[in-house]
Amino acid sequence: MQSTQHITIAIDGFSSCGKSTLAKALAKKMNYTFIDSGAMYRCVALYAIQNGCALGAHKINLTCVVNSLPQIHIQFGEADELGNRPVLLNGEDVSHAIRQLEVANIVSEVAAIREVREFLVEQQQELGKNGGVVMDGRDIGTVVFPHAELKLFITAKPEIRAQRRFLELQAKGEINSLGEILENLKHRDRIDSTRAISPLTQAKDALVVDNSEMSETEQLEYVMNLVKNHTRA
Ligand SMILES: Nc1ncnc2c1ncn2[C@@H]1O[C@H](COP(=O)(O)OP(=O)(O)OP(=O)(O)O)[C@@H](O)[C@H]1O
Ligand SMILES: Nc1ccn([C@@H]2O[C@H](COP(=O)(O)O)[C@@H](O)[C@H]2O)c(=O)n1
Repeated sequence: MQSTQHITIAIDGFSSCGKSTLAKALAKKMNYTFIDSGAMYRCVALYAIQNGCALGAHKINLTCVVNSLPQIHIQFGEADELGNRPVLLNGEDVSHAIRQLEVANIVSEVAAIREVREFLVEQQQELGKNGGVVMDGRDIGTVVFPHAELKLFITAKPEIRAQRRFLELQAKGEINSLGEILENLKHRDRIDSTRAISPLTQAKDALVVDNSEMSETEQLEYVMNLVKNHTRA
């Protein structure tokens, strides 16, 4: 059996389909490092909002965002017992702030900017250079780690994804309508899949997992079996 100690696991897929939940649980189980690349794009989007580069839902001042990049410093803190890693933007914990719908409403526009992608992809490659990492996002198996030993492409029905996100935000006391959330998911999927640079696509060698009918525990079990089969010599 090939050692699973230092492989790279790339998880890509649509918005809110459970990529981070899976990546976090997998990393915890395998004692790997979990990196949520989407959180990094969300940090740039949050910084853009805080510094006047956002012009309303789905609208940004591109030059303003690009000029901000040298001022943006993103770090991940140590994982807690659940595997959650605090996200630090210029030293401040923004783990909660980056999940707000206001950020989600411009993040795909921010992520479509070439300079933003170059800025973050370089950092993601550095963070994962030693392997033993589970990174989730949109271009991990295609661009960030095209040689990852295991690539997963996660999907679930849009209505199910929206409902899950709705419940998550509701539990945090954030009141958004289900329709608004569904619209945001569809919008992000469309922008992410059609942008010119590094669009969301399934890597040729990715294994597809539709978790519409799976619980979080079931999806982890299912993927752990894939990991075992995949790494068996
Ligand atoms: N298999 C599942 N069954 C039920 N709920 C799930 C499942 N997987 C994830 N969830 C829940 O769905 C929500 C979205 O999951 P998560 O944040 O992991 O998705 P994501 O793909 O990383 O999202 P995004 O791309 O928007 O960051 C969370 O509330 C999570 O707890
Ligand atoms: N590798 C990635 C990761 C994310 N994005 C963009 O960021 C948005 C937010 O990501 P979440 O995973 O937190 O939902 C996402 O909609 C993409 O626009 C990306 O481009 N590449």
